[in-house]
Amino acid sequence: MELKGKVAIVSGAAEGFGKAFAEVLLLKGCKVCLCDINAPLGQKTTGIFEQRFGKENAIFVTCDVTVAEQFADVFKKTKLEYGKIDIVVNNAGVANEKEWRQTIMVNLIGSMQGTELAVKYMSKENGGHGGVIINIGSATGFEPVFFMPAYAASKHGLIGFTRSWSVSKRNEANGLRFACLCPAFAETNLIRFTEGTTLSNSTAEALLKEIGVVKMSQVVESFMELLADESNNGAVLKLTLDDGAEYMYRDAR
Ligand SMILES: NC(=O)C1=CN([C@@H]2O[C@H](COP(=O)(O)OP(=O)(O)OC[C@H]3O[C@@H](n4cnc5c(N)ncnc54)[C@H](O)[C@@H]3O)[C@@H](O)[C@H]2O)C=CC1
Ligand SMILES: CC/C=C\CC(=O)/C=C/C=C\C=C\C=C\[C@@H](O)[C@@H](O)C/C=C\CCC(=O)O
Repeated sequence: MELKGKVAIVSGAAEGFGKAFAEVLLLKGCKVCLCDINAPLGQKTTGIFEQRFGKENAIFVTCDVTVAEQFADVFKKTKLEYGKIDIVVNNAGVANEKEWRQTIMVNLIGSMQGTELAVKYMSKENGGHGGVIINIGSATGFEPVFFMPAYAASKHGLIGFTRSWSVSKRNEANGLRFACLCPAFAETNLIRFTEGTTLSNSTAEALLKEIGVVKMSQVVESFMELLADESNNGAVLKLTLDDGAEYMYRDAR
């Protein structure tokens, strides 16, 4: 996919993966709408990007992805500012087993909301030009994880949701493709376990030590691979330190 001149929306872009995805898209010549619930940090990140890449190439919209009207506003503002939308990255996520309903709301429902809006705005039948939706899953979306059941459930759900949209003939005719990036532990704030993050922080920390932490550059590389390959509708790309990037469910697609 030629990225120069494309317009992207990245949720949860104030820091972590979302910030890195926004940065690489800007580097490749995209215009990017960063949105995040954390307004001060989101504005700061966007301000830095405006200085580096030009004020006209990045905007920030405060948005809680669990609030439908706020997320819809992100799409409205992006379309108004840049005239189209080509790439949507549903990245905003939390890990909180105490507030497990919120974990499901942000990671699964928020991403479903973002996908639905992307389909609405990018479908050819609605005057869009088609495009790509990348949902950020996790390696916890493939197996049972007893110390973070809600988080794992949200990511299992998101993988199933993404694959289901990808086999829709109507979406294909509308020029849409769907993919899911599923990294193992990576160095962001999300893995700074606090009370409530997991049901057993000591187990999570032991596992982290055992399996190691994927580098941000590897996550970005896999993200770019999913964007670049236009034939990969339905791709689910798992990324671990031991095995690197591997496509899952390839035969079932
Ligand atoms: N760090 C890791 O080890 C892994 C992370 N992931 C996933 O990657 C995605 C990004 O996570 P990280 O960058 O690691 O975390 P992070 O904590 O560094 O960044 C998450 C961002 O999402 C924002 N956010 C949280 N709730 C929100 C909401 N309701 N509405 C809008 N924005 C919201 C936060 O303010 C923050 O800027 C998440 O979906 C996470 O589940 C997947 C695999 C591994
Ligand atoms: C709160 C952290 C949030 C996110 C990290 C993330 O999204 C990715 C995590 C990556 C890997 C998870 C692997 C889980 C593996 C488990 O299913 C078991 O294989 C390990 C179980 C126990 C390990 C140690 C023990 O028994 O004490």
